Amino acid sequence: MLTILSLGGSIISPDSVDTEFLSSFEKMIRSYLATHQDARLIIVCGGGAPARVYQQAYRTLKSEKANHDQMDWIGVMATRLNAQLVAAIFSDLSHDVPVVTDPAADDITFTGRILVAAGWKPGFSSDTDAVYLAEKFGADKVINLSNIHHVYTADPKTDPNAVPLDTISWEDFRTMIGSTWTPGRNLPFDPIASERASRLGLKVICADGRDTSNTLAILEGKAFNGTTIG
Ligand SMILES: Nc1ncnc2c1ncn2[C@@H]1O[C@H](COP(=O)(O)OP(=O)(O)OP(=O)(O)O)[C@@H](O)[C@H]1O
Ligand SMILES: O=c1ccn([C@@H]2O[C@H](COP(=O)(O)O)[C@@H](O)[C@H]2O)c(=O)[nH]1
Repeated sequence: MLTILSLGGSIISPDSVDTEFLSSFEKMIRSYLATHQDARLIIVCGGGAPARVYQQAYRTLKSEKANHDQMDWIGVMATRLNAQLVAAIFSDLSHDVPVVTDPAADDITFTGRILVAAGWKPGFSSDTDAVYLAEKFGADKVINLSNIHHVYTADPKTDPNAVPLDTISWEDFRTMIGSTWTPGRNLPFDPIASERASRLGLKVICADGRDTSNTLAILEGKAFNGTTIG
């Protein structure tokens, strides 16, 4: 059984690399794979603090001349840095296969139990790369691990009246987040990924990845704390 995990940069590197989280994530993943011999995982890494810090530096230096594509490429490189760290942690389980940087490529080698992927090209976030990989490998869902335990009716960081949701349709989710991509935007799942996932009939489970026992429950098909989109 193959599962796609979209591992948010906000939990890999909220300000600097969260080694305590990565250690507990590694233990949980190793234990899951040891007890489920048929299980395989694709882990798609986000950019987190390095993406935001370097994108902000570019914006400060260029102000209104800042270009979206350049901003996205900076973010892509941050996702690749985080992914290289995650790939190094799991190198024995991935058979040292290089980090995937083109999820649409026809020659992706996946011989181990884990494949690690990173950002591809401008125009979307690593959520979209996760959707491409789900499509390529025939997965029916993406587990999207971030720093929020639910999708809310609005951004809970800016709207005190936002209410957490257990489920939401693609139609309602896409109405809420809009359809425009902005580099570095903080969203539970990006608009381009959402359009593609909705078209494919994929389900996306959004949960707080820092709660590794909750992630294990999702992987094992048990009751969990989070939001199912679609
Ligand atoms: N309707 C919403 N429900 C929940 N969170 C929302 C909503 N709208 C915006 N957000 C924001 O989205 C954030 C999660 O997205 P963010 O991009 O920070 O996470 P990530 O994908 O883990 O990190 P990265 O983008 O660095 O990989 C939340 O912390 C929250 O502030
Ligand atoms: O395929 C991709 C992936 C990422 N980006 C850019 O990087 C940042 C950080 O990625 P997250 O997945 O949001 O952590 C993102 O905001 C984009 O600017 C990209 O262009 N293409």
